[in-house]
Amino acid sequence: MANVLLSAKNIKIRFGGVIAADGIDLDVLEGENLAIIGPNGAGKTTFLNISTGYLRPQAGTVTFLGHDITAQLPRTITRLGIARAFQIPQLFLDQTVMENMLIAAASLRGRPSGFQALSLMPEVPEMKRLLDLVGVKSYAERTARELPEGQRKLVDIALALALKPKLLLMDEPTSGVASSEKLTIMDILTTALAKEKVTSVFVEHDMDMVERYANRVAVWNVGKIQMVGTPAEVLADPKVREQVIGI
Ligand SMILES: Nc1ncnc2c1ncn2[C@@H]1O[C@H](COP(=O)(O)OP(=O)(O)OP(=O)(O)O)[C@@H](O)[C@H]1O
Repeated sequence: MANVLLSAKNIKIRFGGVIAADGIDLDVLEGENLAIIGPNGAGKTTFLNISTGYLRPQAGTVTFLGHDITAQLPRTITRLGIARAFQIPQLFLDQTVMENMLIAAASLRGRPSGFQALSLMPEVPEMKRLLDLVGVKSYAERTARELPEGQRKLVDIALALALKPKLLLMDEPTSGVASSEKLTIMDILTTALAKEKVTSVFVEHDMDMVERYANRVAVWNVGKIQMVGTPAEVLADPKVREQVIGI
């Protein structure tokens, strides 16, 4: 059986009258691509925020490789091996793609050891390798602002990989990308994750993406997990079809 990488137990959080997590229990298994689906406001992003230390739950615990990360700072959690990619890529738009990568690599080292030109950092070859892995090496010396949307998403993934994660959490990895490009981006992304041995959890509204790229699916509904199963099991479930997918 696969190892449990991240384990959430009885997570609860409410914002005023809104219950965003109401006893969430979920294990993320090493090597899987787990999709999180559910209606707007169900609490999907809240779960990612709690798992990365951006929100502290009012009850429950999250453990990652045996460490209790419930009350840890985001940067501590990143160093333990959880990275995050966002719906809107978090890039320094006026820096080049390579500079963005090197800034991410420098953040992993902790305290900077005095001034050092980014271009002289020992991580340059590794950052080139990661840009090549996601097919954007030719953009290395262009500013992030110049990148088309799809390439920005890929650079955001390379940035997350620069943090050497064991687990990557993603909020709608292909949102805002033309539908003709979605499959290409997801193919590149899942191939890169498999090659780097990175487990992933991704929030997704597009059921085609879920069917193609998830090994397992967790269905969120009003702060609770309604069902966990394979894409085929989940997408065939009448309640899920009616309440989540809307058919
Ligand atoms: N920091 C916050 N302060 C107040 N309310 C919040 C906060 N974060 C989330 N909420 C509320 O909690 C509920 C769950 O939000 P969340 O963003 O987790 O849902 P979601 O399932 O990711 O939705 P979507 O698919 O629309 O992104 C929503 O009603 C949201 O407005």
